[in-house]
Formats: sequence, C-alpha cells, structure tokens
Amino acid sequence: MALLIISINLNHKSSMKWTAKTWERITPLYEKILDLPFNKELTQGNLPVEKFKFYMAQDAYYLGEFGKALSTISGRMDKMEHVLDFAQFAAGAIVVERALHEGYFKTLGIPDTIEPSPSCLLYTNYLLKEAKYGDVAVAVAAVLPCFWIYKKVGDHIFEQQSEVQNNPYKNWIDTYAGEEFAASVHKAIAITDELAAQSSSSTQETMFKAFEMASRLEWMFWDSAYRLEQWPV
Ligand SMILES: Cc1ncc(C[n+]2csc(CCO)c2C)c(N)n1
Repeated sequence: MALLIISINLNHKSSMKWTAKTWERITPLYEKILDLPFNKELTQGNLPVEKFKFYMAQDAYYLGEFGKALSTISGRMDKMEHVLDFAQFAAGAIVVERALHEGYFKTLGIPDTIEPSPSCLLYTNYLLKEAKYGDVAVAVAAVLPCFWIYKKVGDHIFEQQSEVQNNPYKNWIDTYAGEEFAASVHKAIAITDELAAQSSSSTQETMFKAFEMASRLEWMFWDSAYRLEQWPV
C-alpha cells in the first residue's frame, strides 16, 4: 500500500508542468521577497520617498535593458507566434519605461540619465547574457520571474493595501494588478512550459537554475533600492 502511494506521488510529480514544479521549489525565496521591508512599507504607504525614487530610476534603466533582452529572445524563437509574443513583451517593457519617464520622473524630479546600481547592472547583464548566449529555453526561464514574481507580489500588495487609506504609491501598485499584465504573464508561463516539454531533463534543470538566479536578483533589486545601494568605489 505504501509503495503504491509513493509510486502515485512520483507519477504526479513527473506529470506536473515545469512551471508548477519550479514554483514549488522557489516558494521559500518568494516568501522572502514578500517579507522585504521595501514591499512591506510600499504596501503600508510609509516607504520613504527617497527609496521609491531610487527604485523608479533603477527600474527605468532595468526596463530598457529588459526590453533589449526580450527582443533578442524574440529573434531566436523558432515558432512565428513566439517571435511575435516576445516582440510584444519587448514593446510592453519599453512602453512602461517611457510611461515612467513621462509620469513619475517628472513628478518626483528624477534626472533623465541613470547610472545603474551594482545590483541593477548585475541583473540586467545576467538577463542579456542568457538572452544572447544561453539555450533559448533557458533564456525564457531567466526572464520569467520578472513577469511571474511581479504578478504574484503585485497581487499580494494589492490585496493587502485595501486596508490602507491614501497610499501615495497606489498608482504604481495598480499597474501590476491590471488585467493586461495578467494576460502577458499567462502567455509567458505557457511558452516556458511548451519549451520545457521539448527540452531534456538536464536542460530543464538548467532552466530551473536560471529561474532561481533571476528570482534571487529580483530580491536583490528591491533590497538594493531600500538600502540606496551605491558603488563602493
Ligand atoms: C526589476 C523589475 N522586475 C520586473 C518588473 C516587471 N515588468 C516590467 S515590464 C514587464 C513585461 C512587460 O511586457 C514586466 C513583467 C519590473 N518592472 N522591474
């Protein structure tokens, strides 16, 4: 009987989609992201504005580079549909970047030229490296946390802040809880599962490593904004 249960469980694991298995493995790291003071204070509305400004400026830099990484992946896809999907994701990232410049940059008085912080540069360069030189399935796994973790964190913050009155960060919070963003996230998850299903188990493990690395870099991105991270020299 015990053997039967174990074998049913094993079959269940192997029939799970790559993204479902990956999310299970990444959950402790995801919970650490929810616990970050940046996200807690953003939810409460008491995040110091200097930290938000720092984050916004770094995010604008990030989005520009992220757009380039998505375009590179687009050009490496086999299926025309996927070429189009990634081209649209790239356009989406650049449109958000432009909107930040037109909106928050003007109201918060952020200068136009941005020097990336160490963590921001580490993250963007990691994504660009995978997009250009990694197996394309691994590159897709590397950009997925940007979509998926943001959606999860965005929804979590959105639900929590219903109890908070006059949160100055409400506009920003609303953008990531939107329907349009949800559709992109679903598409990115489905494409990753499709590519994983065509990959060997060793490539699937490399995909997991890339997803884990990018998730860690998401944690570092928020943490570095909270610390107003500077270059040591
Ligand atoms: C550090 C950082 N990580 C993820 C996002 C979220 N995000 C921005 S654009 C985009 C895709 C648009 O097609 C996604 C998922 C962010 N803003 N900053």
